[in-house]
Amino acid sequence: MYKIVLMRHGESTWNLDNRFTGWTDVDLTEKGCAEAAQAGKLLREAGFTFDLAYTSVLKRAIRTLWLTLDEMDLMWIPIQHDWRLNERHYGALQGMNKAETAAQYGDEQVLVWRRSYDTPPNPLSADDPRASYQDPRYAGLARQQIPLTECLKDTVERVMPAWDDTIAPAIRAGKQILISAHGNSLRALIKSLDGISDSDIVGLNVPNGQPLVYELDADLKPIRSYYLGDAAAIAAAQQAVASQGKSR
Ligand SMILES: O=C(O)[C@@H](CO)OP(=O)(O)O
Repeated sequence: MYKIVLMRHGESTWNLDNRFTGWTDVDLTEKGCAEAAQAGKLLREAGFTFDLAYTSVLKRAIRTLWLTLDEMDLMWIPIQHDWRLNERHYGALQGMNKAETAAQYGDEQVLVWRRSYDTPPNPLSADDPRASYQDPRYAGLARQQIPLTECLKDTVERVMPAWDDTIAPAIRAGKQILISAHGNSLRALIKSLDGISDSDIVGLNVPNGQPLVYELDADLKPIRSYYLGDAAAIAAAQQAVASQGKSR
Protein backbone atom coordinates (compact mmCIF):
# COMPACT_ATOMS: atom_id res chain seq x y z
CA MET A 1 0.00 0.00 0.00
CA TYR A 2 1.13 3.54 -0.77
CA LYS A 3 0.26 6.63 1.27
CA ILE A 4 0.31 10.21 -0.01
CA VAL A 5 -0.82 13.50 1.48
CA LEU A 6 -2.65 16.25 -0.40
CA MET A 7 -3.01 19.69 1.08
CA ARG A 8 -4.64 22.94 0.02
CA HIS A 9 -2.67 26.07 0.95
CA GLY A 10 -3.53 27.98 4.13
CA GLU A 11 -5.79 31.03 4.04
CA SER A 12 -4.61 33.57 1.44
CA THR A 13 -5.16 37.32 1.43
CA TRP A 14 -7.77 36.89 -1.31
CA ASN A 15 -9.48 34.04 0.58
CA LEU A 16 -9.80 36.56 3.42
CA ASP A 17 -11.15 39.23 1.01
CA ASN A 18 -13.40 36.57 -0.60
CA ARG A 19 -12.05 37.30 -4.10
CA PHE A 20 -11.81 34.88 -7.04
CA THR A 21 -8.09 34.17 -7.18
CA GLY A 22 -7.15 31.57 -9.80
CA TRP A 23 -3.66 32.28 -11.18
CA THR A 24 -3.26 35.56 -9.24
CA ASP A 25 -0.15 35.11 -7.09
CA VAL A 26 -1.35 36.28 -3.68
CA ASP A 27 0.38 35.36 -0.42
CA LEU A 28 -0.84 33.76 2.82
CA THR A 29 -2.40 35.70 5.69
CA GLU A 30 -1.01 35.26 9.22
CA LYS A 31 -3.83 32.79 9.82
CA GLY A 32 -2.83 30.94 6.65
CA CYS A 33 0.77 30.70 7.88
CA ALA A 34 -0.46 29.34 11.22
CA GLU A 35 -2.65 26.78 9.42
CA ALA A 36 0.35 25.57 7.41
CA ALA A 37 2.50 25.19 10.54
CA GLN A 38 -0.36 23.43 12.33
CA ALA A 39 -0.63 20.99 9.40
CA GLY A 40 3.07 20.20 9.80
CA LYS A 41 2.56 19.60 13.52
CA LEU A 42 -0.38 17.26 12.85
CA LEU A 43 1.61 15.34 10.26
CA ARG A 44 4.67 15.07 12.52
CA GLU A 45 2.60 13.92 15.49
CA ALA A 46 0.85 11.33 13.30
CA GLY A 47 4.26 9.91 12.34
CA PHE A 48 4.33 11.07 8.71
CA THR A 49 7.54 11.84 6.91
CA PHE A 50 8.19 12.77 3.27
CA ASP A 51 11.09 12.48 0.89
CA LEU A 52 9.67 14.47 -2.04
CA ALA A 53 7.15 17.30 -2.33
CA TYR A 54 5.21 18.77 -5.23
CA THR A 55 3.69 22.19 -5.44
CA SER A 56 2.49 24.77 -7.95
CA VAL A 57 4.33 27.91 -9.07
CA LEU A 58 2.06 30.10 -6.89
CA LYS A 59 3.43 31.42 -3.61
CA ARG A 60 0.42 30.59 -1.40
CA ALA A 61 0.98 26.87 -2.06
CA ILE A 62 4.78 27.17 -2.00
CA ARG A 63 4.85 29.04 1.32
CA THR A 64 2.35 26.58 2.81
CA LEU A 65 4.70 23.77 1.82
CA TRP A 66 7.73 25.56 3.30
CA LEU A 67 5.97 26.20 6.62
CA THR A 68 4.67 22.63 6.82
CA LEU A 69 8.08 21.16 6.02
CA ASP A 70 9.78 23.55 8.47
CA GLU A 71 7.52 22.30 11.25
CA MET A 72 8.47 18.72 10.29
CA ASP A 73 12.21 19.56 10.09
CA LEU A 74 12.08 18.48 6.44
CA MET A 75 13.07 21.68 4.64
CA TRP A 76 15.89 19.76 2.97
CA ILE A 77 13.75 17.43 0.86
CA PRO A 78 13.47 18.06 -2.90
CA ILE A 79 10.56 20.20 -4.02
CA GLN A 80 9.22 20.04 -7.57
CA HIS A 81 7.31 23.09 -8.75
CA ASP A 82 4.84 22.30 -11.51
CA TRP A 83 2.59 24.92 -13.13
CA ARG A 84 0.12 22.10 -13.82
CA LEU A 85 -0.71 22.04 -10.08
CA ASN A 86 -1.72 25.73 -10.21
CA GLU A 87 -5.20 26.77 -9.17
CA ARG A 88 -7.91 26.56 -11.82
CA HIS A 89 -7.69 29.79 -13.88
CA TYR A 90 -10.72 31.91 -13.02
CA GLY A 91 -10.75 34.04 -16.18
CA ALA A 92 -12.38 37.45 -16.00
CA LEU A 93 -13.68 36.69 -12.48
CA GLN A 94 -10.16 36.93 -11.04
CA GLY A 95 -10.08 39.78 -8.51
CA MET A 96 -13.86 40.05 -8.12
CA ASN A 97 -15.52 39.56 -4.74
CA LYS A 98 -17.51 36.30 -4.70
CA ALA A 99 -20.45 37.52 -2.60
CA GLU A 100 -20.75 40.76 -4.63
CA THR A 101 -20.65 38.72 -7.84
CA ALA A 102 -23.43 36.53 -6.45
CA ALA A 103 -25.47 39.61 -5.53
CA GLN A 104 -25.05 40.86 -9.11
CA TYR A 105 -25.47 37.62 -11.12
CA GLY A 106 -27.29 35.37 -8.63
CA ASP A 107 -26.12 32.53 -6.39
CA GLU A 108 -27.01 29.91 -9.03
CA GLN A 109 -24.83 31.50 -11.71
CA VAL A 110 -21.91 31.84 -9.30
CA LEU A 111 -22.30 28.17 -8.31
CA VAL A 112 -22.09 27.26 -12.01
CA TRP A 113 -18.92 29.35 -12.42
CA ARG A 114 -17.36 27.99 -9.24
CA ARG A 115 -18.31 24.36 -9.25
CA SER A 116 -19.80 23.13 -12.55
CA TYR A 117 -17.52 20.68 -14.32
CA ASP A 118 -17.54 22.11 -17.81
CA THR A 119 -18.71 25.74 -17.79
CA PRO A 120 -15.78 28.19 -17.68
CA PRO A 121 -16.19 31.83 -16.64
CA ASN A 122 -15.65 34.44 -19.36
CA PRO A 123 -11.99 34.53 -20.43
CA LEU A 124 -9.55 37.35 -19.85
CA SER A 125 -8.83 39.11 -23.11
CA ALA A 126 -5.39 38.21 -24.46
CA ASP A 127 -4.13 41.78 -23.95
CA ASP A 128 -5.41 41.97 -20.36
CA PRO A 129 -2.51 42.82 -18.01
CA ARG A 130 -3.70 39.90 -15.82
CA ALA A 131 -2.93 37.41 -18.61
CA SER A 132 0.17 35.34 -17.84
CA TYR A 133 1.92 35.46 -21.25
CA GLN A 134 4.74 37.76 -20.04
CA ASP A 135 5.21 36.05 -16.68
CA PRO A 136 8.70 34.47 -16.62
CA ARG A 137 7.50 31.47 -14.63
CA TYR A 138 5.52 30.35 -17.71
CA ALA A 139 8.27 31.18 -20.21
CA GLY A 140 8.77 27.52 -21.10
CA LEU A 141 5.15 27.00 -22.14
CA ALA A 142 3.58 27.30 -25.57
CA ARG A 143 1.14 30.21 -25.77
CA GLN A 144 -1.85 27.87 -26.12
CA GLN A 145 -0.91 26.11 -22.85
CA ILE A 146 -1.40 29.34 -20.90
CA PRO A 147 -5.11 29.65 -20.04
CA LEU A 148 -7.25 32.79 -20.15
CA THR A 149 -10.00 30.90 -18.30
CA GLU A 150 -10.66 27.29 -17.26
CA CYS A 151 -13.50 25.07 -16.12
CA LEU A 152 -12.70 22.13 -13.84
CA LYS A 153 -12.58 19.84 -16.88
CA ASP A 154 -9.75 21.96 -18.33
CA THR A 155 -7.96 21.79 -14.99
CA VAL A 156 -8.30 17.99 -14.92
CA GLU A 157 -6.76 17.90 -18.38
CA ARG A 158 -3.56 19.57 -17.17
CA VAL A 159 -3.38 18.19 -13.60
CA MET A 160 -3.70 14.53 -14.59
CA PRO A 161 -0.72 14.54 -16.98
CA ALA A 162 1.35 15.89 -14.05
CA TRP A 163 0.07 12.98 -11.97
CA ASP A 164 0.66 10.39 -14.70
CA ASP A 165 4.08 11.66 -15.87
CA THR A 166 5.80 12.65 -12.66
CA ILE A 167 3.88 12.04 -9.43
CA ALA A 168 2.57 8.49 -10.01
CA PRO A 169 6.00 7.14 -11.12
CA ALA A 170 7.59 8.64 -7.99
CA ILE A 171 4.94 7.00 -5.77
CA ARG A 172 5.56 3.66 -7.51
CA ALA A 173 9.30 4.14 -6.91
CA GLY A 174 8.54 4.22 -3.18
CA LYS A 175 8.83 7.97 -2.55
CA GLN A 176 6.74 9.35 0.31
CA ILE A 177 5.01 12.34 -1.21
CA LEU A 178 3.34 15.55 -0.06
CA ILE A 179 1.43 17.68 -2.58
CA SER A 180 0.72 21.30 -1.64
CA ALA A 181 -1.72 22.78 -4.13
CA HIS A 182 -5.07 24.55 -4.46
CA GLY A 183 -8.79 24.03 -3.92
CA ASN A 184 -9.63 23.31 -7.53
CA SER A 185 -6.42 21.66 -8.72
CA LEU A 186 -6.96 19.24 -5.81
CA ARG A 187 -10.65 18.83 -6.71
CA ALA A 188 -9.45 17.87 -10.20
CA LEU A 189 -7.05 15.27 -8.78
CA ILE A 190 -9.58 13.94 -6.24
CA LYS A 191 -12.27 13.67 -8.94
CA SER A 192 -9.98 11.53 -11.06
CA LEU A 193 -8.57 9.40 -8.21
CA ASP A 194 -11.98 8.69 -6.66
CA GLY A 195 -13.93 8.50 -9.95
CA ILE A 196 -16.38 11.19 -8.81
CA SER A 197 -19.08 12.02 -11.37
CA ASP A 198 -19.32 15.39 -13.11
CA SER A 199 -22.47 16.18 -11.12
CA ASP A 200 -21.24 15.00 -7.70
CA ILE A 201 -18.01 17.00 -7.91
CA VAL A 202 -20.13 20.18 -7.57
CA GLY A 203 -20.57 19.36 -3.86
CA LEU A 204 -16.90 18.74 -3.04
CA ASN A 205 -15.04 21.54 -1.26
CA VAL A 206 -11.46 21.38 0.03
CA PRO A 207 -10.65 23.32 3.23
CA ASN A 208 -7.47 25.40 3.67
CA GLY A 209 -4.40 23.86 5.27
CA GLN A 210 -5.80 20.44 6.22
CA PRO A 211 -3.73 17.35 5.39
CA LEU A 212 -5.78 14.86 3.36
CA VAL A 213 -4.29 11.37 3.45
CA TYR A 214 -4.83 8.92 0.56
CA GLU A 215 -4.02 5.25 0.94
CA LEU A 216 -3.51 3.75 -2.53
CA ASP A 217 -3.32 0.16 -3.74
CA ALA A 218 -0.65 -1.22 -6.07
CA ASP A 219 -2.52 0.26 -9.07
CA LEU A 220 -2.68 3.64 -7.28
CA LYS A 221 -6.44 3.27 -6.78
CA PRO A 222 -7.66 4.77 -3.49
CA ILE A 223 -8.34 2.31 -0.67
CA ARG A 224 -9.47 5.08 1.67
CA SER A 225 -8.89 8.77 2.27
CA TYR A 226 -9.28 10.89 5.39
CA TYR A 227 -8.42 14.30 6.79
CA LEU A 228 -5.99 14.24 9.72
CA GLY A 229 -7.60 17.09 11.67
CA ASP A 230 -10.75 17.33 13.75
CA ALA A 231 -13.72 16.05 11.69
CA ALA A 232 -16.26 18.63 12.91
CA ALA A 233 -13.86 21.54 12.27
CA ILE A 234 -13.11 20.22 8.78
CA ALA A 235 -16.81 19.82 7.94
CA ALA A 236 -17.40 23.41 9.11
CA ALA A 237 -14.45 24.65 7.02
CA GLN A 238 -15.79 22.83 3.93
CA GLN A 239 -19.21 24.39 4.48
CA ALA A 240 -17.57 27.81 4.82
CA VAL A 241 -15.83 27.34 1.44
CA ALA A 242 -19.17 26.35 -0.14
CA SER A 243 -20.83 29.48 1.29
CA GLN A 244 -18.22 31.90 -0.08
CA GLY A 245 -20.14 32.11 -3.36
CA LYS A 246 -23.44 33.13 -1.79
CA SER A 247 -24.74 36.68 -1.84
CA ARG A 248 -25.33 36.60 1.92
O1 LIG B 1 -10.73 31.78 -5.93
C1 LIG B 1 -10.17 30.69 -6.21
O2 LIG B 1 -9.20 30.61 -6.97
C2 LIG B 1 -10.73 29.42 -5.60
C3 LIG B 1 -9.94 28.97 -4.42
O3 LIG B 1 -9.77 29.95 -3.45
O4 LIG B 1 -12.02 29.70 -5.18
P1 LIG B 1 -13.32 28.80 -5.27
O5 LIG B 1 -13.41 28.04 -3.98
O6 LIG B 1 -14.41 29.85 -5.39
O7 LIG B 1 -13.23 27.93 -6.47
